Amino acid sequence: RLLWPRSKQLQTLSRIPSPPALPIVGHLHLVGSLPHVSLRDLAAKHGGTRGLMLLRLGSVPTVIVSTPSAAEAVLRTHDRVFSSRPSNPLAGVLFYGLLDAGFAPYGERWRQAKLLLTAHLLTAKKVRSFRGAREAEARRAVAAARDAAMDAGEVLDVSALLMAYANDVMCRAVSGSFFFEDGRNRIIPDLTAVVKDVFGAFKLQDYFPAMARVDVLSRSSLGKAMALRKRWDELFDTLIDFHAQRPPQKTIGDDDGDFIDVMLSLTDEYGLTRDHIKAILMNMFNAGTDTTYLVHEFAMAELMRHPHAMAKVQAELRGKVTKNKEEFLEILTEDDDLSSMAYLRAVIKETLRLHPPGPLFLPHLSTADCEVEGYMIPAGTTVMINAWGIGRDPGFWEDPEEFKPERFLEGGGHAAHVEYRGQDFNYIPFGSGRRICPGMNFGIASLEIMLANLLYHFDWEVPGGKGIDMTEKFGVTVHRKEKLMLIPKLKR
Ligand code: HEM
Repeated sequence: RLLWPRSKQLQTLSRIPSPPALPIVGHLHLVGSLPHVSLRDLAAKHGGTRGLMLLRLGSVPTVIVSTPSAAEAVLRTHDRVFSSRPSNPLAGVLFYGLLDAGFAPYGERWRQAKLLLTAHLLTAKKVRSFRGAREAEARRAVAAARDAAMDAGEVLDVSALLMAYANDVMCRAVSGSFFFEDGRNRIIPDLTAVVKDVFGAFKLQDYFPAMARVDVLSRSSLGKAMALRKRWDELFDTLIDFHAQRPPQKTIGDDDGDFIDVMLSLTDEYGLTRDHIKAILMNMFNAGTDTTYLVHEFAMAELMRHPHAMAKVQAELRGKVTKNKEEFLEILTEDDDLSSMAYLRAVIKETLRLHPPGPLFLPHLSTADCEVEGYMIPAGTTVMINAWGIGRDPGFWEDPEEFKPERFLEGGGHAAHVEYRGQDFNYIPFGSGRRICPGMNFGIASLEIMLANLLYHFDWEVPGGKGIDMTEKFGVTVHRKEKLMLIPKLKR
């Protein structure tokens, strides 16, 4: 303990259970390449019974939250205190001085950005209005899979198909068909990949902030972030100029128009500058595409590994869709009442339980001293919530490591009615409280229609009858390491 700096903050925190630490790095060496897994295991061994564990990551003391009741204390009881974000200089560069909703510290600026998202851009009504965008992109994906299926035995890069779908739905929502001219949509995956690379997982400079200010590593990251921001900037300027300069459209209400139209129509009401609009667009692309794609890919991978579940979901879809969809390219639409497909919904919920794309959320920061589960957490403490670990807690979930969508069905036991909307702290893939994901409806709507179509129209095989490798890679989000390559067969 003598090796710990003797700040008041650390003295207070040091009552929280903690594994043995090394000089300088503290516990950083224990985090490993899959932090959500190692933090769960460390908490089980060293975290005591109240769901809080203290780690010293470099010079940054970090409280890890690992149980539903501790998560509820942080995200509901003391939500306001824990709703800020630690400062992140790279986010400052990329998100236009933190004018966005994701990285902005708690305060009026964040509140306005979040309100813009929840009250205008991502309302249930607005999400429904993008139905045409989802259907157009699902149709394109089904056509691509059909082409592969016609070419008997052709292996399809399902990862690329699903990534392009999530990306293109977002492009349509942001800027309608203009985004597709000159292939602008195709540069987005590259740009989002570089953003992920810039943030990476547990980057050293986040844990040695004092060193990072003078450090070459940090300077090169900042340089990279600035160059990247320039590329985003050029794209956003083209899109915004197009919207601002085209002849006046019919009055844009919240139901009409793409995201840029809506934001331009709200500039006076919200005092939005061009940078505000760009920062929100950064949120859309960087929080909204990869997440949706990953859940989709994990769902397909899990279904391939569980033929029984695959058979059930296909039987539900093929049995319930009464209209004649045999004619190819006639996709299932939202008229086919996908939300009544209980097993399809259970597959999505089970995938989100086992594979929440943001297993540790973004870090939270406390803004006042606050007692949680009997421990005092001082203002300015970084807090991480292990939603992945909570979703696999054997104290609540039966066979927690198993993929069993049935658990979410009527009669499926005590989890049957558990929902992901932030009210049940055993299951928080979208977070909860003030920082909850505003894109939940958008993400789920995109997932449902595309997954339904891929499962309705095709049977799927793994090339060479091999198994599916579920090895993960941690970045800002958690990916499968291998691409998902499958052979589509036309439905018999
Ligand atoms: C299945 C898909 C998705 C999942 C599982 C997911 C999950 C999450 C999680 C766990 C958080 C962090 C909560 C926290 O830090 O406490 C978050 C934040 C956020 N998400 Fe999502 N998300 C998804 C899709 C989307 C989509 C489609 C959008 C945009 C259209 C979006 C926009 C955001 C934004 C802007 C934030 C930051 C909110 C804030 O800090 O106040 N997400 N999401």
